[in-house]
Amino acid sequence: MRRLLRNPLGLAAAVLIAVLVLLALVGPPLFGDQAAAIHPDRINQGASATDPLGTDALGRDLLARTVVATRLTLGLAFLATLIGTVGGVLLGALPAVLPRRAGRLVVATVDILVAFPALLLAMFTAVVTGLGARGAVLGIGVALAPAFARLTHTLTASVAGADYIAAARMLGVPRRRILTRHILPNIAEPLILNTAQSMGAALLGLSAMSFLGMGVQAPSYDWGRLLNEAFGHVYVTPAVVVAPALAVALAGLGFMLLGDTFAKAAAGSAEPLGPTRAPTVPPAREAPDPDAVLEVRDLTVAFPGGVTPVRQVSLTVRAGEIVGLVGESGSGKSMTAAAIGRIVPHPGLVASARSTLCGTDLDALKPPERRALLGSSLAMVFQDPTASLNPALRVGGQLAEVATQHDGATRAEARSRAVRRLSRVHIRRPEQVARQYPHELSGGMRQRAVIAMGLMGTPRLIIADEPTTALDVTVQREVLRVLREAVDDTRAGALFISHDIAVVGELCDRVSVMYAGRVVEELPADALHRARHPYTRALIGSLPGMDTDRSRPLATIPGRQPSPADVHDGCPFADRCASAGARCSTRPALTTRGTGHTVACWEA
Ligand SMILES: Nc1ncnc2c1ncn2[C@@H]1O[C@H](COP(=O)(O)OP(=O)(O)OP(=O)(O)O)[C@@H](O)[C@H]1O
Repeated sequence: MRRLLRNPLGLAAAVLIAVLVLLALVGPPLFGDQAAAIHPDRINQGASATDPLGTDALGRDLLARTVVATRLTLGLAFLATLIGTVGGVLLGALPAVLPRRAGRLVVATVDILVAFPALLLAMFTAVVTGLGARGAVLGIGVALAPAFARLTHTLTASVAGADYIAAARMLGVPRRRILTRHILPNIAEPLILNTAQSMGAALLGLSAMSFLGMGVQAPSYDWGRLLNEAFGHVYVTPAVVVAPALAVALAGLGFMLLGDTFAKAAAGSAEPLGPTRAPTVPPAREAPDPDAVLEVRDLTVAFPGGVTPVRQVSLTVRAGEIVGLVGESGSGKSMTAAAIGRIVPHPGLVASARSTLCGTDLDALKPPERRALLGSSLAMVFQDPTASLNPALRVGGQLAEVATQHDGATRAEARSRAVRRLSRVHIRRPEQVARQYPHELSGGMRQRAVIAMGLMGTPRLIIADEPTTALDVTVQREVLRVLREAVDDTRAGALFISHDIAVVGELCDRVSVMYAGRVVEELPADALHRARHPYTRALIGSLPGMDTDRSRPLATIPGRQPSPADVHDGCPFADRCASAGARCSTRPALTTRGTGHTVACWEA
């Protein structure tokens, strides 16, 4: 609602609709008599002091009649919209509860009805059900229903694959209950948004029907009927069509704009809990690291409602080096990666004291220049390779596209480079794999293909966000080897994100440990056994070793990490820490404890 009021067009539409509803309520009692009064001496007159917008064939005041007609016009449009919405939603939801064949028949029928011109469908229904207001309302309702049915069916199909629906199916929940309990509540918002626009369409359709003589019949009158009666005199007294025409146009526009504003407000993601204030971070004072591929200082990400998932994170990745970012789920690792790649979801805001990629200050660049630099210098590898590859395109074609888009390579050059890159990530028979679709590859091959895609350009930084979490241990090793080789060959830097401190210790050169949005310890990977922060030690302690007693449960860290909205002033780990003391009620800063080793802990 706040978004609606902030948008001038949305505000104008809301005011317009409110005025119309008010006129519909007060118009008939206030102006009913004036609208019905016949004046044989003022027939078909233009604007005058007594009748500002002229009179009709019986000398009745057209302005008063237009105001009085508001109630019937809006009422009929509301009824038609209700019929269209309820009928359409029921029709669109039917395939979800019917047996497969019957469902397909319903979908095909809806498709045919959508292709049929709506006004013709309305007229056809109106003629069959009888001319008059009832027939017109039914006609317009029937004409609106197919579009609603199609929308409902599409939305239903889009949520039908969700895990919670699959779980409900496996539990044997009946289809009808899945529809009413799990599907309809999740698709209600777009359906409601569409209703506002449909109200505008219904109003225009009904006015058209009445104008053509197929809708409201005398002595009743809506705006369309008034237009119909006035139209015979339009060449003699043009003013007589102004009031009803203006009313139809303004109301139609009002509903359309309102629907549009609602849709835009919803598309701009969820309603924010409050304004996001850009985090304030003073610029870094120390000199930039000349060897750094990536250097971020005090990187902070904030969302509305005081949610700050990344707090003053500083990281340096040098050429040919893999830096591991490790921490429990929700510690802010992925959000840090998103902030570096400037892909934090709306309405999150990013600020930093310094963010340089290959020595270029990312914040000093204009958005198109920044996108160009990130596009050419940064490669991102995510956990789910299926989401990174387009299932409809062959693997080779997708890889080649990177070279044609970024380097202007010819198609032939790009294709042969794609095959070379696939072979470089140890994919056997790369020519054949290049011709295959992503679903024809195994999980490990797909992930290697994504790394190969990252290597199609000349990335200076590779960010790999849990790239092996979904893979089994042997495939995981292959992918990690490929990543290490890619870094060694290209001398790019890499940020490797994982919750598995053992993998990080094996693969990386340096490790940054994150907790509740902050880096709490940074150290060389081969010094992990000398980790000093109780959280890092607890992460290492929870790893199973060869001598772990398998008959006993593995060690876990008691308690839970605080949510990004309620991190207090003290050490965020204090509530879970066995060594916490009085000093831990104030937050410790990162302090140096050895070469390349910093720790944020009073007791370490
Ligand atoms: N769009 C968002 N709006 C607000 N908060 C968000 C949003 N996305 C993520 N968060 C919050 O940011 C925090 C950090 O999330 P992030 O995905 O970075 O954690 P993570 O350490 O990568 O965890 P995981 O290993 O599970 O991916 C989470 O607690 C989450 O609540």
